[in-house]
Amino acid sequence: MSLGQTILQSESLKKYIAETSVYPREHEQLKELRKATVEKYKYWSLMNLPVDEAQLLTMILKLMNAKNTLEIGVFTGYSLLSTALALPDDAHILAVDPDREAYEIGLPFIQKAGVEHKIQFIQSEAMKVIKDLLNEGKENTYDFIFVDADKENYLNYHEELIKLVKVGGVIGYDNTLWFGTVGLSDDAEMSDAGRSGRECLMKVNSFLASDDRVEQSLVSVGDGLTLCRRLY
Ligand SMILES: C[S@@+](CC[C@H](N)C(=O)[O-])C[C@H]1O[C@@H](n2cnc3c(N)ncnc32)[C@H](O)[C@@H]1O
Repeated sequence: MSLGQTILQSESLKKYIAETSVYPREHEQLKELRKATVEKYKYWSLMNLPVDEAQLLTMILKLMNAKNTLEIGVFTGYSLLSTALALPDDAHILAVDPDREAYEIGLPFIQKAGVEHKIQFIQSEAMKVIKDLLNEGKENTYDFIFVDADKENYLNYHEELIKLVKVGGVIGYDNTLWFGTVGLSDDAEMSDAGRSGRECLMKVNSFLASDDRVEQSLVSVGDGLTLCRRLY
């Protein structure tokens, strides 16, 4: 399996889901943001934009009545714009990414969608912002936290985010099935990047599965999405 392939092995089924369930309801500005991202980033944009996963997150945010969220790893903002469209007008989303240039590719579409006022973008490494939030006394504050950034730090983030998310709130970790490689045998052929990502996500998955502070579900959507609901 190569990086770039998604976990859903049937291209025709992937196309069917997108064309039947996602694209007909996708907001005009999400479509435009998606097109601008593919134009600018070509190959890499394909793996960064799991449209069916964004649709699921939208549904979860609405079911939870989320109002205060944190997003780590923004890129051009497809999941950020989906979140901003799902949340009420007085919601607040703190979005963190060291790459402002990518965020600015998506920003005009966020503005056209009329949801920029819900977003505070901070150009930074996530851990610095997380530590600052904890120092400011923001424990037990966030309804939902979405993590889609440096995979090797997921477990470091988890130890801090578990304090920032409310009891009953949810942390979502993206790419936890890592192109399906987590299910392959140790001697399967794969690139170095594939192998190191696989090892890292396997550690994350084992840890989260046995973390009794959260109830968790590893959902096989997009590239794998692990939802952790804080229990206490
Ligand atoms: C897969 S992309 C995020 C995709 C995005 N959620 C979307 O919907 O298109 C990963 C992002 O994580 C960011 N990133 C990498 N290391 C980071 C860190 N230490 N802190 C915050 N963001 C980081 C990268 O700059 C990149 O934009």
